[in-house]
Amino acid sequence: MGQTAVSQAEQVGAVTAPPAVGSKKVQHAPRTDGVPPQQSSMLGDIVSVVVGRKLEDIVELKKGKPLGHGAFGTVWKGKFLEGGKAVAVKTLDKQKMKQLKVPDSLVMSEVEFMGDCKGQQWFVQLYDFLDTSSSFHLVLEYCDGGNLEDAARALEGGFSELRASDLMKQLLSGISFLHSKQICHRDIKPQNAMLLGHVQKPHARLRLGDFGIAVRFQPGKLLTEKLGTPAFMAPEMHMLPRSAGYDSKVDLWAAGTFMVFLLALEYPFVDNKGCLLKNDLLRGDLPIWEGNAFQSLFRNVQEATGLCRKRPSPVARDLVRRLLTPKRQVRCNAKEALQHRWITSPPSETRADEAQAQDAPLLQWSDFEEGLTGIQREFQRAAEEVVQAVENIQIGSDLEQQILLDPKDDRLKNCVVCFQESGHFGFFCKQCYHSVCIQCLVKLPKPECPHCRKPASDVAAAQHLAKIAEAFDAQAALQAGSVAWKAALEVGSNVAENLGKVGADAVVDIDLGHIRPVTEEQRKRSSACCVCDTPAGATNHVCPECFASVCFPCAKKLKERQCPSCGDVDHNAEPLKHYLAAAEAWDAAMGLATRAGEGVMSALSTGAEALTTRGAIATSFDTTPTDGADGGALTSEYDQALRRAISVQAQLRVSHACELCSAPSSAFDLACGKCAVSLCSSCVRTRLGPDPCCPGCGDREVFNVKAVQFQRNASQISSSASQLWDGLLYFGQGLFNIESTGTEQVPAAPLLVPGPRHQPHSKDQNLPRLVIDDGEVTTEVSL
Ligand SMILES: Nc1ncnc2c1ncn2[C@@H]1O[C@H](COP(=O)(O)OP(=O)(O)OP(=O)(O)O)[C@@H](O)[C@H]1O
Repeated sequence: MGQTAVSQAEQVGAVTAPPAVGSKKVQHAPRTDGVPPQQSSMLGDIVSVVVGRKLEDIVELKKGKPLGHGAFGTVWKGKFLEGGKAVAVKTLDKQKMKQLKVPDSLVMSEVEFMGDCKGQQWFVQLYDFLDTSSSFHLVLEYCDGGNLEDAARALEGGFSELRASDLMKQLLSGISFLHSKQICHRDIKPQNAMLLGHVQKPHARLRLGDFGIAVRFQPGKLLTEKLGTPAFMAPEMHMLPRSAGYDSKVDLWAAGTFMVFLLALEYPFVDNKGCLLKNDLLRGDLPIWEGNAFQSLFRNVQEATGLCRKRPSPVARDLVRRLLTPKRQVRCNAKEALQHRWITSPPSETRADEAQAQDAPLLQWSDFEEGLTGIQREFQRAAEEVVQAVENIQIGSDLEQQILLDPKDDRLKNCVVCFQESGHFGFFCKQCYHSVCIQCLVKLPKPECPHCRKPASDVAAAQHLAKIAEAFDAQAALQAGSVAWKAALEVGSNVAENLGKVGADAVVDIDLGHIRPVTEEQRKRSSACCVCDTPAGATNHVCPECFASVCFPCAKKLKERQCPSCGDVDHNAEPLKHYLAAAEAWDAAMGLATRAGEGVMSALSTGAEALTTRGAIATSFDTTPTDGADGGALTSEYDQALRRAISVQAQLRVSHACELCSAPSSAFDLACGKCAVSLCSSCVRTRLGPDPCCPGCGDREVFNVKAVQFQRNASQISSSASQLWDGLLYFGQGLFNIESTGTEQVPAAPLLVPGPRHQPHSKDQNLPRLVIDDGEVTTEVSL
């Protein structure tokens, strides 16, 4: 790897994404002068891998010090046995790749992209590719100037603008070519720019390499995988999954960072110790668009990098500004950048305009202000949309990330902490795709992925729910689940039917149905809680033996899981267990939603009124319209029915991934009780026709119209809550108690302060506190 190496975890995160392009044939790079003739059979446009070839039959490697090391292997200098042309051989260790869970297909796609760039002067050329039992070998054009970062740092005094402009022109030409082929490189940085010739010589050629995370894109369609090297990532990439996505303009942002490096030999978002200014840049995963943070970031950067002293020309500043435009729609594209005056008529070596640039730092806050305000506005709009959506309980349908991973992928199957089976109800990191089982999840010291250390608000949320889930045995729940499941479905379908009417003052009418009192005596017994005598809600627990009813508050106080009236344990223990779990899960979900809603409400200055009236999902339930007569009871019935239904569903042990799209399973998947196939909410919405049945066994017990309807609503509710939670993170600045220590923002007591209306549940005391951590995730950058 090059010098500016992100932490191993981050690297792995960056390169372990699923290949963007599927199973295309492997294309090989062009044939160039000096390549031995017998290799020609392997250098066609599309070739099949020739089995049995050995590297030593083709290339003689130079012993001694390798040219460099990458994450999975080593780069050696060598020469073709025939023709003697110098080559660089990048050998990737299959064992190491396996350990780091990097699929072979990633190498294949890298080879394919290099094939697309054959004969193009802007790219490192691939001469040959060998796939042996232990390694992949990429026989590459040897770039005698090494990588640009190393070469630049070895220079005294850096580059003149003329030189920097020439190098940028070459880079931008390469990017322009890639984009014309609909390839987004996603890892543009000086380490991946190789040099032919000494960097200071005018004839030195820049060759872009390392297509490890390149992707083919469709114009107009946004990408949503968060990949790359953090210091070079564009805002819209950092913002994921909250941004709509990104396009090939991310390469232009990276080019802007690249240009700053050429002019100042520093990266704009890396401090003088080589650390990514994560607390500024990535605070809450969403850094830049917050005015103060960005302003101070620029001040720090300028101090750290001495940019003020560099005095770049105004025209250079102008191009940097156009490349580092936060709003991707406004950011210039590669062709436009190539037309920029700094590229077409670069300042002369004498820097005639130096004087003119006095006191003009390369990066100025005012340059960014407008773009950032735009982004802020976008967020504002998004937040308002969330609120609207919550009101209609219609949110979430398009917000789920589709992560296409093999369901058998170890990262999904096994907990990254204890290596045991992850189970269904754990945490799944969207950055590195590792999972954490419940047991380990609750023990995590920080709300961040234990593998790639990506801070994630949903770790905190997941921990909370995991604590509840931990309290009961999922396997036992599954076994005993069919009765409960049927009941839940019935409740769910009733709820679903009524959910749509809630906004229109409809009465929520829930009939549990599974235990029906038949005689007058039974009806009487079940009509009120046998402990407190409160009139029974529809979701009171009813003893199957004596039909005595018990409400949730009283059930919670029971010392043993038995009917408080007849003392029966056999028929009550299991249903009571589910009943209590359901209620707790509901409380937890509501607690989270309430907090999130209050976060949004307290923090958003504009739209506050709308938020106050609509508020969190919890609030919307609190204010569920009733028919006046038995309003309170109906609201409580409604709550309790949902509690029960959601909890039962959350306990189901489903397969690890959606049967149809392989997205990792979530608690809101529909799972078939017979064949254990599960469908994610997105596929339930879009792929089950009007007559749904299980895609695995065709059964209709779970997959039926009512269940699908319920599932939709449930997942929408869940999404709403999580959206609001996210809203809290981004807009609830005032809720974070953050102490400033120089460039480091360390949260002293990083907790969410409950709003005035929030009555914390007793369990809230044990909630993991939300830590906006300085996150070594991406900070271990050694220069
Ligand atoms: N074609 C080449 N000619 C000369 N040196 C090279 C060539 N390719 C790579 N190197 C040297 O080897 C180092 C490692 O290259 P490699 O592409 O494996 O690294 P990386 O990009 O840091 O790692 P990774 O591919 O794992 O992200 C480079 O930084 C460079 O110095």
